Amino acid sequence: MKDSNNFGFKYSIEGNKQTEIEAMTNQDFEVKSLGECTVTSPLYTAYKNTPMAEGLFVDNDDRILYDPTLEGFKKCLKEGTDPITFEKAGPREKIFFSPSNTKAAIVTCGGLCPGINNVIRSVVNGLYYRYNIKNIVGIPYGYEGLIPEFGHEWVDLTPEKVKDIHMFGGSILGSSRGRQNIERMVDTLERNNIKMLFTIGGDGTLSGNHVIQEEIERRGLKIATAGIPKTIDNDVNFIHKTFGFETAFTTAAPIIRDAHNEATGAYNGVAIVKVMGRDSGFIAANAALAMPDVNFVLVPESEFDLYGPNGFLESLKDRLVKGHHAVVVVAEGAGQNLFEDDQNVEKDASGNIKHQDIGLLLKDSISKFFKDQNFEATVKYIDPSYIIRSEPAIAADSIFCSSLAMNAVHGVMAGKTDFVVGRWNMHFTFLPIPTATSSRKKIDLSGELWWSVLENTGQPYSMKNEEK
Ligand SMILES: Nc1ncnc2c1ncn2[C@@H]1O[C@H](COP(=O)(O)OP(=O)(O)O)[C@@H](O)[C@H]1O
Ligand SMILES: O=P(O)(O)OC[C@H]1O[C@](O)(COP(=O)(O)O)[C@@H](O)[C@@H]1O
Ligand SMILES: [Mg+2]
Repeated sequence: MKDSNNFGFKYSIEGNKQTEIEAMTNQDFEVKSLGECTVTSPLYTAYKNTPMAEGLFVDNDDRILYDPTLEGFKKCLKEGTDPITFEKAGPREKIFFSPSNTKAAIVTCGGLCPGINNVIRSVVNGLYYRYNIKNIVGIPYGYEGLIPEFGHEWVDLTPEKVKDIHMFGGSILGSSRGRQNIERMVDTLERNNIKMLFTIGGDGTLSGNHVIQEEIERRGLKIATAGIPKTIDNDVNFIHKTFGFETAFTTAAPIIRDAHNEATGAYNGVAIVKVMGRDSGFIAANAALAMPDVNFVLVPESEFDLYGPNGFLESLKDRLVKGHHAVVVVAEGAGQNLFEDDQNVEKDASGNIKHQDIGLLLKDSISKFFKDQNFEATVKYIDPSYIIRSEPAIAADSIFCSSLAMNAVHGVMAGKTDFVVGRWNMHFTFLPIPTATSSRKKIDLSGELWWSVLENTGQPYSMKNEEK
């Protein structure tokens, strides 16, 4: 362990601040349903005479605790309040949809992410083999595929068609960013007799799913919509991890190892690695913990100054004086306060802020800072960019993708709608989409993850001049 930072961390669960969760009630976690489930699940028929029937099926009122600690339990007892809980995912004995004449659609939106094809494969296989739904279509290029003018031809999805797709990164359906007309998307669903829509995407896709669902409801249609949480950024609230995130930081880790080799190869060598992470620094933090040669992790959640006695450059100089090399991992959304031109904020087609290049700014500022002081230093800048998200899923993510997909299928078959499948306290959950998208999950700077980063790097808690 390097020099430890002298501060404690308060109790916090994942990115969710205590204050945020305290403002919520169990109603915020109630998943909507299309109606009564009257059909016996073919899964139940298959397993009812086996010991599996005992453990496999989940009741609608089975819940998972948000806070599994004794302190949390005692607090509820003392205050006489119900603990916050999430609906447990899994197959139901009775389902809403009967397989005959039921058609499903799958769409993948937003940035690419490892595991999308695994999810498509598992949704198709789950529907086809477990619930006998054989009519499944893939909507190409994200929500664009629901607008006829784009002319994207739908793809029939069968187990045969998807059997090998988990071998590849990307999405066999393609993806897109950009808002589409909601009424027209629902017209398309209605016209094509789609009864269930699986949206594979991040916070934007899920928000899109929710407004589609609102329009479905307005029209009194019985179409179920389920989200499957895709994003390397891991920024979806109340979900321990999104799929693809683990592969992304696993792919970043050896790049950091190589950067360390570069840094140590020169006297006062500095290697900067920039990783994706638009507004949350989970990839940077976890990749640095996986490869603990890192000396500084810079994330969007923790603003820092470049100059001044407590600024990043002075800390970096201290580190070089002591160790003669340094590795800096920076998330793309970090340090945006350091750019002078913050008036012309550029946005992508979906409205996400396109950040300015913090990696280049660091490289130039570090080089100039040391040159001006005649302090010998060599700076190497590495930007793996899209490579960390275009890989196929690692084994752990592949398993995770299949389980998320299968649970989305179970939820939809049971008539649940406007929900996203989550993972919390080792259980799969169903979450209402508006709750999951109410804010983006961020690193809690008073939580254990950030504390581990500080312990491993030895960097100061704050590199802001006025705060130290
Ligand atoms: N509030 C919203 N209403 C309708 N569509 C939305 C909304 N937010 C995002 N979308 C759409 O969802 C899709 C994916 O969103 P985006 O932010 O690009 O990626 P991600 O889902 O990975 O966060 C885009 O087509 C975007 O326009
Ligand atoms: O593909 P683009 O539009 O360049 O997007 C890059 C962004 O996509 C991401 O990889 C993932 O973002 P989403 O999950 O919101 O799609 C971010 O880390 C990055 O900022
Ligand atoms: Mg997003």
